[in-house]
Amino acid sequence: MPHSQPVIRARGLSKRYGPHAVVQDISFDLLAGETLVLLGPSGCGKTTLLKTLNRLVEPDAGTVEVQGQDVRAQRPEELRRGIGYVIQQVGLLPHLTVAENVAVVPKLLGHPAAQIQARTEALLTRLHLAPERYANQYPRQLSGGQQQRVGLARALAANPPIILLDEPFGALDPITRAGIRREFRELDELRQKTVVLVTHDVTEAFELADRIMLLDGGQVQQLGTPRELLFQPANDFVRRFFEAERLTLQLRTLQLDDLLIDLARSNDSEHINNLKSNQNIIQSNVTVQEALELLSAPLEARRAATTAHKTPAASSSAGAVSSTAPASEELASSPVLWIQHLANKATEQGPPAAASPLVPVTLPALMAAFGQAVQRLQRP
Ligand SMILES: Nc1ncnc2c1ncn2[C@@H]1O[C@H](COP(=O)(O)OP(=O)(O)OP(=O)(O)O)[C@@H](O)[C@H]1O
Repeated sequence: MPHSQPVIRARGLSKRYGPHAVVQDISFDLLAGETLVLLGPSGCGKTTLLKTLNRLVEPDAGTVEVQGQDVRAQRPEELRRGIGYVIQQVGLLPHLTVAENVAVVPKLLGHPAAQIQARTEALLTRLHLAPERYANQYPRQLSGGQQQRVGLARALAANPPIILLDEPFGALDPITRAGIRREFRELDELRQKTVVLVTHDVTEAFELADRIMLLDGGQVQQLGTPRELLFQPANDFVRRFFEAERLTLQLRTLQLDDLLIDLARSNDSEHINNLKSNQNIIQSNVTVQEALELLSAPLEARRAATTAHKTPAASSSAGAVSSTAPASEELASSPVLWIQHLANKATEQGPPAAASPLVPVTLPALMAAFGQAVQRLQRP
């Protein structure tokens, strides 16, 4: 299959229940490895739309192609074996052990027993459920968070290229929920999959989505990247939907990369003195939120983090120090020139993709640059 062919192609999907048009003329393409989040208020049609993808709901109009094949040409059971599905209620079979629950689909597909066992143990380990402790337990012996992880392991067991998730963290308390979401985001296995996830939680959507489809009354209000929805809302509904959390979302969405032009413009003498005397050097691919946390940390913690050229907050996401990083003497002697050099490069070529140069930055300069960047990005 050519890489650019969508893994899921939906065209003109519509569904009514009695007088209610629950899904109205929805079309989208999803490429391999993309995560699409269906977001919107309760009753807007997210779950119904998701279920049209694996034929748990038959649309009144429209088509779905999975890997180039019309889903109506496939038997529903066969289609579903190739598409992992996780729901809020988890739906583990109570009379089967954890390992047996995970093995359900591979068994149906006739995988050899030794292979199933190896895969089950590997998945449980990766999801922090030590097999020697949990494999033979029953769902009722597990916490809600552990059950969710077994549900995810079960959906991944037969290694399907597509995973559908319906409020998979919905039943969890906020702390467990944030923890599992982080594990989920960092799971290599999932990064390669094409994922459609339903949620009504805005933070969750922004953390996990490559693109968000915001729905209301069964209609797409906007389909785009989190940044597009935040800075270029298509209509008043979209604008209002993010209003309450706008600042938090902006802090978590923008990275230092996005602020280089604004940081370079700062010629405040205090800022320049700060840069020279008290350098905080941060990788440019951290979010403004992470940079603020770092710059607000006690000086010793900051020194340790910047000496290591990695922020504690960003340690999991920050990549290797880029080859464009200057020798430290060069940075020490002319931090302002260095930041201007980065900004020029960003203007010419767009933000660096894989490379994450180091940026000298101070708290006041960062706050001012953030304000300017928001203004700049919000212009139509
Ligand atoms: N089988 C059904 N029969 C009749 N009405 C249904 C059926 N399934 C869903 N609906 C209705 O369709 C609308 C959309 O439901 P859906 O579950 O898709 O919304 P949702 O956005 O996922 O909501 P939530 O976030 O509350 O789960 C709701 O008004 C719901 O009552």
